[in-house]
Amino acid sequence: MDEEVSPTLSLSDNFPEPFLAFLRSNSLSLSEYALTSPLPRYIRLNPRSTPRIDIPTLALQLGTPLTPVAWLPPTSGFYALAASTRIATCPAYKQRQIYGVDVASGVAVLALDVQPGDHVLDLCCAPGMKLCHVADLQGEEGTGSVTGVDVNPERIAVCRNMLKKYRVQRGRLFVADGTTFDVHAPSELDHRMALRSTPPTEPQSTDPSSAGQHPDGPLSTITANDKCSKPEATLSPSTTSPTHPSPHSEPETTTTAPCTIPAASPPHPCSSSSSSSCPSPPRKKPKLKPFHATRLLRTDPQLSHPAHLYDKVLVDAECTHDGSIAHLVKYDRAGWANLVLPNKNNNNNNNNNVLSHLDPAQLWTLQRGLLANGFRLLKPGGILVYATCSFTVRQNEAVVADFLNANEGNVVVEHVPGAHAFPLAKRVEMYDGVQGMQHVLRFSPTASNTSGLFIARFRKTAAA
Ligand SMILES: C[S@@+](CC[C@H](N)C(=O)[O-])C[C@H]1O[C@@H](n2cnc3c(N)ncnc32)[C@H](O)[C@@H]1O
Repeated sequence: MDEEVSPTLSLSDNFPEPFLAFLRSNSLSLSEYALTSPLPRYIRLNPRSTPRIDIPTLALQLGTPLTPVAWLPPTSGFYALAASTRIATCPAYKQRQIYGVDVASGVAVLALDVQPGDHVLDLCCAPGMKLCHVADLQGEEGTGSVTGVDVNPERIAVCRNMLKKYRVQRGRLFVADGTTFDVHAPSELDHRMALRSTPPTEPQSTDPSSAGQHPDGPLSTITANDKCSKPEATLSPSTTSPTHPSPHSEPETTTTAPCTIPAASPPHPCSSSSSSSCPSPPRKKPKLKPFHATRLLRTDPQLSHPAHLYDKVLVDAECTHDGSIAHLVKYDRAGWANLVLPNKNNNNNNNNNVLSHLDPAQLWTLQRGLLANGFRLLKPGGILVYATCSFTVRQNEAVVADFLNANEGNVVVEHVPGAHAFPLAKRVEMYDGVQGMQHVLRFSPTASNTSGLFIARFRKTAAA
């Protein structure tokens, strides 16, 4: 059975006391959740699917009229559906002609202004809805790439299936900590070479007995926080199911197939010319085995070359998910027993709760770390988008203010094109010493008829 959610009007009636206390302590009002009509569901058409489905046929399949999202360009492919629509059982969904995804999530990707040749990094990528959107914007013919990073191997396995389902070709996935991830974009040189080369011929095994194995060896994670250690830990999730949905995305339901495709094994970090403090280990040829990548991404010799930074970076940060209606509805349905409050003593890293498993200070450090590292890996002139599905100022404007302060002179917050037409929530003027800021976007159920999402778009103005 699929796990689709349709928001109800009485959602906030059932909030348990710990969640209410969380809202109070962040000066968040219950009125944020006071819907006067059920939130619509949203789909996005897959522009890379062949054949493309026409709207009347899709409406028939879904059993509901499709309303284009009027405040986005028609080319965005977003449509609103009745709240009760079931998407995952629709043939067009099964045949990858559509995605089920909240439209506010789409805005976070559109804010990156992805071009066909861009190399795009997504530092918190799982389950991969936004990665797919980036790939769709790059198109089939582009020379760009998508690189996805997530610390959670189970969620990366879900992401893998998502990329596989939607046939994202120029993509890499890494199980790594986004705060220290250090693999650069693929090089232009290899792109030119790859355009002349034949497609990879190695078979992708479907034999469950080889699950988790790659023809070149076992799957590996990156030990990004120890620059001098070798890649460690074998990752071989042979069967995975999502522990919870992306707060911004349609829950993925087709993830129980054996996982036979490798995650990435990075080059040894010490092989990078920038790593002068490491003792010299035997020099090894960098070996990268990303999932679902063409040869150019597997064999690129310049993975850590300082010149190969990313054109665009998305930091869709881990957060308390308090603005994610999909999360809240799920907990409302399944019971709130698993809600875990931010708590210093709770080291639960299964990312399986509404509020974060991290205490607020850890979360603050994580979000700032992700933003700082994303910015480090961004080209001068490039765009970075920071997003959370929290309503709290602490995880949004405060993180942004701290980041701007630390990078003064090297970064500006930019207007998101088209934002004047967006149905946004009111800007925060001042909270707990943090001043509201221009250009950042706050989507909320009551103002936008979407799930809650904070979005800030930055441009790197100098080589920071
Ligand atoms: C909001 S979700 C990302 C949703 C995703 N961008 C999408 O659109 O499908 C946040 C993700 O951050 C991941 N995460 C948490 N801590 C991280 C870290 N230190 N480095 C990388 N990813 C992390 C979580 O596992 C989770 O999958």
